[in-house]
Amino acid sequence: MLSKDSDRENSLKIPPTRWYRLLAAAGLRNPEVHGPARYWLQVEGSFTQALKHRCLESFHVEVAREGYATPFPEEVRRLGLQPRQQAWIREVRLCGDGQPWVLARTVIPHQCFEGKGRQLRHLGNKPLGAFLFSSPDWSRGPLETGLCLPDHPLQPRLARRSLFHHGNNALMVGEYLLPVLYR
Ligand SMILES: C=C(O[C@@H]1C=C(C(=O)O)C=CC1O)C(=O)O
Repeated sequence: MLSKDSDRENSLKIPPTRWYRLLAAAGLRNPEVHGPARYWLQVEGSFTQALKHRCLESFHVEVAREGYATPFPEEVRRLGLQPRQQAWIREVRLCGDGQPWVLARTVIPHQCFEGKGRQLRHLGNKPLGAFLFSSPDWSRGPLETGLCLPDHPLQPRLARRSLFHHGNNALMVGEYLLPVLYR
């Protein structure tokens, strides 16, 4: 029998995900995107702020891992990186009222660390959104919708992602909704 601990650990893994430029196109594959999760898939502005509004008591960011690693081939293509180029990868859990609601994965090519961008390497438990949305240098591209392929019932099934641009540089933020957020 699976223990509670291994259930929790499994639910906190980011599953492989297929990305769609349009929510409607993802909806043809999985109508769940039009259900209660839709608000979270489309909310504009800072996701951290939107989650904070939903909290009754507290919000915090838990860093799962952070450091240089090789992005997935699909991320390499989307960001236009060189094959096998390493990037700074930050994976966190966005937690509301003491439990994980969203898993986030951000791919930051090293060029983004120029100038004020060097702060991106030292975020720790401070939300990335606080930096991106308070800095006029960064602008967000369109939101994409992700359909995940979970191998555990508590893993994310739906996700969103977007690029944030600063001049010719871009980083990519993916947010994977845990079912507990919208069920
Ligand atoms: C991009 C944002 O930042 C949030 C915080 C993150 C982090 O600290 O790593 C990652 C994704 C987020 O949703 C946001 O608030 O919109």
